Amino acid sequence: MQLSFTKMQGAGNDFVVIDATRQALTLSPAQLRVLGDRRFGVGCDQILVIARSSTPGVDFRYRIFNGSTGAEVEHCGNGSRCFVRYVVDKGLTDKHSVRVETVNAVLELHLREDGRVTVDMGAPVFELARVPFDAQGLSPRELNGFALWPLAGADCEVAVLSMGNPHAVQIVDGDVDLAPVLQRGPLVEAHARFPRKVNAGFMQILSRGEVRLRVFERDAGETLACGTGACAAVVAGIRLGLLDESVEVHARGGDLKIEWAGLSQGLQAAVLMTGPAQTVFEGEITL
Ligand SMILES: N[C@@H](CCC[C@H](N)C(=O)O)C(=O)O
Repeated sequence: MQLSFTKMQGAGNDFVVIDATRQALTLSPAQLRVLGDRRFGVGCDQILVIARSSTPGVDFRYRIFNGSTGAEVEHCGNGSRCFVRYVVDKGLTDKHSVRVETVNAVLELHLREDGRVTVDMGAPVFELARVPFDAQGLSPRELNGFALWPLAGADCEVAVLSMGNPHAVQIVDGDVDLAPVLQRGPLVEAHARFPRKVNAGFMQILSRGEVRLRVFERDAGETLACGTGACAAVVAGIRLGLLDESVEVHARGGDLKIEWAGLSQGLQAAVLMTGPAQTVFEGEITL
């Protein structure tokens, strides 16, 4: 099969984007892994497959696959910004505010005048069973009423929440560049207490409105940025009483602004994420 694709990136988190709006397209996990492979294929952190939605009031639906495994995932913050940039640039819509359904949510996205994209990422999920996280027998340390869970074997304590996909966030003392992300990340990612594995975030707090963040993503390794990871880290920091409601997040590949009014407006408040989305190149591949 000959397949056209677009390579995109958002804060250095990179994507192969496939247009399935004109005809139904099913890619096998093996084909997805070739698209994701940086040596034998195109190379990317995630693959986005875009189609029209049949749900009233929703413009598109898109599916997200981790490039290294071909496994489908629930949510991708940086990918959602690239998605809206793609549908506007390709003339698939003339709207700059678009609604898209993912496997478990409907998101609203807005392409701004300055070229950045703001995404309503929905409300964070704190119920441990829905993350999912098995806390049986653990005693958390509480800070400002929010739990930090000890993870035996990974030698750290983490805040646990879902942004549609699972996240475990730890706060590091000192320079996050020196944090043991590549050693501890895989231990957290595959920890038995996370039955669907987890994205492992490492956050250095610079002030109440500014953090540095590295994320060892589930099935992707450390990426240059993780949008849902940024949302999860900031929400955790706000609930722990360490951050204000608007936070600049510096990832290795770029900056994201995360806003959450969860303490003033209730925990069901939506998280807003603003950041860049760019096309890198177009191509064709034989699968
Ligand atoms: N890079 C993404 C997250 C992609 C999915 C993640 N690896 C998972 O398995 O949940 C983002 O920007 O949010």
